[in-house]
Amino acid sequence: MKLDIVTIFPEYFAPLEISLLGKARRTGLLDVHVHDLRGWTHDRHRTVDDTPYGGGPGMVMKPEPWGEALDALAPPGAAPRMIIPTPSGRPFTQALAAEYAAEPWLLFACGRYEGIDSRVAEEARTRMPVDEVSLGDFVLAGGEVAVLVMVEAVGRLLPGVLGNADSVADDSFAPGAMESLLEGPVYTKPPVWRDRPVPDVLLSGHHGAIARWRRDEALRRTARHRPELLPRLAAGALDEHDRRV
Ligand SMILES: CN1CCCC[C@@H]1Cn1ccc2ccc(-c3n[nH]c(N)c3C#N)cc21
Repeated sequence: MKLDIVTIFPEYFAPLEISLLGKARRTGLLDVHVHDLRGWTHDRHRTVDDTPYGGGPGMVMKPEPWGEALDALAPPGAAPRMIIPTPSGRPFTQALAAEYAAEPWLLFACGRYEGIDSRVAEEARTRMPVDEVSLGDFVLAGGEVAVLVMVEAVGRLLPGVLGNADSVADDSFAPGAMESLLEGPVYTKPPVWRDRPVPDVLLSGHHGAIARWRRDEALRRTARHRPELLPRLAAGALDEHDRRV
């Protein structure tokens, strides 16, 4: 997979050199290119922003540098899927991460200030798919951190990036029987720590009992932290066992 990232803060993406994604880059699974938007400015101050039409606070990112960047990175005949992080976007979910992981080429546009002139996305849509995506109902200062999150969520789904393929299948929100459940608690050695024992069932070696316990704990945690993920719980559609959790 090829990833282009356009930003005025390229140094934000130094973390992509380390850990799993760093290894994916070194082994060729990920081909990541970070571009400084100011490379497509032509004035002495390398200006990327200006005051908003119609007034209001802050500054807006000028369309010209973005237009030239997209012309250079995605010339006619070559079309990445463009992803623009914005608080007003569609929610970024595990399902969307999986969709992106199947794409051969993604181009992330990191906005700053009050955002990117809206004509940039409008013009880009004439030649490539453009998604405006939000990480959640909170406000960041720019798109860079959102892109780091998305690149990690997508990169870890690529075959060969994670050592243990099973850990993707067990993810919260991954398709399958536990799809809408949160992960339950996890434990490792020692068996007792500060007088706190690991639950006996996990030491029992009874795989069926362990699987049932894990589902019960996932149901309990989901009902506590994200009841909206369990509409069936409210509708009473869960079976007798699940209800006893
Ligand atoms: C604060 N400032 C004025 C109000 C509008 C946003 C702006 C800051 N800002 C500029 C570019 C940009 C991109 C993403 C996000 C963002 N915030 N929260 C999310 N879930 C985000 C995503 N994904 C914020 C951004």
